[in-house]
Amino acid sequence: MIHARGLTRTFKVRRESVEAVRGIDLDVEPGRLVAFLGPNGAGKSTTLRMLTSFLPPTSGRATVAGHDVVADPAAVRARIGYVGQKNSAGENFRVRDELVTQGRCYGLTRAEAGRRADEVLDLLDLTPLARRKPGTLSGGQRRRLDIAMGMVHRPDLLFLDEPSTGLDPQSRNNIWEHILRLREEHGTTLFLTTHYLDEADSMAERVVVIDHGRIIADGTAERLKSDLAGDQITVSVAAEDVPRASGIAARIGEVSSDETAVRVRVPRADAALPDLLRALEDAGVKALTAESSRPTLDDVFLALTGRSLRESGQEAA
Ligand SMILES: Nc1ncnc2c1ncn2[C@@H]1O[C@H](COP(=O)(O)OP(=O)(O)OP(=O)(O)O)[C@@H](O)[C@H]1O
Repeated sequence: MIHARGLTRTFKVRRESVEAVRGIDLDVEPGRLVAFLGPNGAGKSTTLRMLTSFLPPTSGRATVAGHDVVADPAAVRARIGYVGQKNSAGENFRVRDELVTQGRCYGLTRAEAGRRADEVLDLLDLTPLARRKPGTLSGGQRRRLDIAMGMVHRPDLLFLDEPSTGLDPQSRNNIWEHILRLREEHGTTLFLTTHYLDEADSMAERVVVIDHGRIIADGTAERLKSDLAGDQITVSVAAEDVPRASGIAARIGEVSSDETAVRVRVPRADAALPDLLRALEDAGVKALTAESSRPTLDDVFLALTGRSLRESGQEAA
């Protein structure tokens, strides 16, 4: 559904050039749900704009929904939907009329556009709001309307740029229910960016991480976490035992410590924790408490770049 090779984009700002995207290779199979993650300025929106044919690449090639984004942008746009960060519906018409107008823009007849508008209203639970003006909708309802606008022409592939940003937790969950429903009922391929690492972790079957215009990780969230970050074991010990405990823990993984606790990263804590406790006991070090925790996608980013994705995002925001 998406095939990109060596995709780059450089912007000229006065005499400087900004290399926003520096050579992306990407293949996405039909029906997948892919989350595209990265800190502010990493190149996510620029990549999305190239894949949706709105921005020509500086070099490289991409075929999206079977068509080349440079040679045949009209064919790409006819087969994809794009839900950007800004609202896509206007303020003048009622919700259903906005959808019908959108359908007409995609070349549907008035009757087809009406039928399709009713279908997407139903799909996104907007039917009771069909006669309202977009400006009167809540943030979550408005976002559902944006998604409906991107779906009117029945695209095989939907790009969503931060679909849940700025919504309260309940509306975020609701948006996700609808996104997952699109996929289940229509097999739509979904490629979305998000700042919410927990969403990418629990919802997407594939996570692609971009930093400084390059893809630095690509896989299932589970795979990335176990391969790149690993579980963390934390054992608290008496202050005088910290150096010895650190030495023992260093045999099984990368160690950090403070005055009363030793932390070690291991591929699987359930396998490593009993062995570590036994080794400490054999050395006469008493473990006061011991616990293990699964890594997050932020730990993956930290392991790859030495920076926290959360902090990188906030710094640049
Ligand atoms: N039109 C433009 N002109 C000049 N520089 C640009 C332009 N668009 C993007 N950039 C620069 O390209 C880099 C990548 O920007 P991009 O918007 O793709 O990042 P992003 O990952 O989508 O960030 P965010 O999470 O903040 O939306 C940034 O350094 C940005 O300032």
